[in-house]
Formats: sequence, structure tokens, C-alpha cells
Amino acid sequence: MIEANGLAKVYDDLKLGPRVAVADLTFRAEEGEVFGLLGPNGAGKTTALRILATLLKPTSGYARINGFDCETQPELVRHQIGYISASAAMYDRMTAWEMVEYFGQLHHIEPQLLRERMERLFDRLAMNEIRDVLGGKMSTGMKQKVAIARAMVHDPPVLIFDEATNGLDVLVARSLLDTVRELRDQGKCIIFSSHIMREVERLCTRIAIMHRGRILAEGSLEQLRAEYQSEDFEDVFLDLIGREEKRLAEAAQAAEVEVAS
Ligand SMILES: Nc1ncnc2c1ncn2[C@@H]1O[C@H](COP(=O)(O)OP(=O)(O)OP(=O)(O)O)[C@@H](O)[C@H]1O
Repeated sequence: MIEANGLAKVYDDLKLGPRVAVADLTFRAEEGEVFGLLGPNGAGKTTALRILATLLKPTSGYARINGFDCETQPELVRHQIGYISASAAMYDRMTAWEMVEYFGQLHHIEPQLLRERMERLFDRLAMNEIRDVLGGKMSTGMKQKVAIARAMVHDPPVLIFDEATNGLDVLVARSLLDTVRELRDQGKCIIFSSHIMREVERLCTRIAIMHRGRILAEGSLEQLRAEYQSEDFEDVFLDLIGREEKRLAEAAQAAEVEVAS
């Protein structure tokens, strides 16, 4: 369903020069699965997910969604995915209902079907009380619900959640996680990025720990705990990141010594 192969992205930063955000990313995620991308700030999660969502082009490698290439077939990919990020832009002068309807129309959904789907979505996401609230007057949680509804209105088989619980209170965050679980049980393929350990632990069928644009380890929670011999997943995470930082520092030091001699 989702396939990333040797994916890399280098940003050309005007001040800092080339910045490697994603170095070499390879993974697959299948239907009925929540694939977690867990990593510290700056690990490259958002960059990777924006490539999958066709919002960025990779520098090298490729990503495919249901067999469609994210770089060369973006229109086809967009019909297969719903993308939810923490900073969804709203139209200030449109109501919640109008915004979701507009996205449905962009996907050419027949009006009757669109109305039925929207009724179900508004019920499921407890959005009926915000139907007529304008984008400019919405709270963060309200905006996030609209972002989720409009990403799901075309019933895509693949959903991409990028730090989607950022800024949400515990109630809204919990209901978002419940929704993700339901979607997984319906057979959707979900990719869920976060730096919140507990969310990933509770939700994801498989987890990739990402650091400096690479996956350091990948497996189910049980596999990762067993492989790194700790019941506490936070310890596994910190241990992996710590070891990698040490390895990189040693490699940099060795390179310096070589240059000096
Ligand atoms: N437009 C850009 N130009 C230059 N560098 C960028 C750009 N966007 C991101 N970066 C850099 O790329 C790296 C990866 O950033 P990215 O946002 O993908 O990471 P992330 O894992 O999503 O981080 P966070 O958890 O903080 O959101 C960081 O070093 C970041 O500074």
C-alpha cells in the first residue's frame, strides 16, 4: 500500500547550504496497519510524509501509494490518500460544513453520496455543534477535526497523520486516536508520525524509529522491546538515539584526525 524506497531529500537552504532532511528511507506499510514513524525533532518525519503526500519531490529514491508514484503520478496518489498535519490551513470565511463539502467536490463525489458521507463523518468526529462555525473562529481542536474530516471525505485507503495530535487537549487527542484505531480495523493503511511515545506505543502495529533522516530500528513494539532488551519503550528509544549520536560523533572525530594527519 505504501512503499518508500531509498527516499532522500536535501533542502537547499540559502543561508546554511544543503541540508539532508531524509537520508535513505526504505519501508513498506500494508492495509489494516498503523505504521508509526517515531523520531525526535528534526528527524525528517514531516519531510518524508510530505513526499508521500505529493507536496514535496524527493531528491532521490521513490515512494509509491497503491502502486502509483508520488512524484510522477501525484493526481492519482491524491485520490488514494488523506493527509492530516498539525498545521492545517483553514479558510476563514467558510464554515466547517462548507470546507469539508468543498474538498468532497474537489474529488468529484456525487452530491447525494457526499451529503451522506459528511453526515456520517460529522457524527463520528462529534462535529455537529461546529457545522456552522467559520474557519476564522475555530479553536485548534475544531480546526483539527475539520482537517481530519476533509482528509477522509473521499474515503481514501491510505491515511497519513503527521503529528496530528499537536495542540489538542487530552479529550480531542483521545478521540482522534480512537478514530485512527477504527480506521485501522476497517482495513485502512495508516502512517502515523509522532514524537509522543505513549501514542505510538498504544496505536501502532509497527514502529520505525527515525533519526537524522534514517530508520535506526523497525518492528512491532514487542520485537523492539525484545531486541533491545528493555520493557520500557522510552529506554529503547533513548538508547538507540544515544548510541547513534555517539557513533556519529566518533566517526566525525576519526575523520578530523585523518584530515589533520
Ligand atoms: N524548507 C526547509 N529548508 C531547509 N531545511 C529544512 C526545511 N524543512 C525542514 N528542514 C530541515 O530538515 C530537517 C528535518 O525536518 P522535518 O521537519 O522533516 O523533521 P521532523 O522529524 O518532522 O521534525 P519535528 O518533529 O520537529 O516536526 C531539519 O533539520 C529541518 O531543519
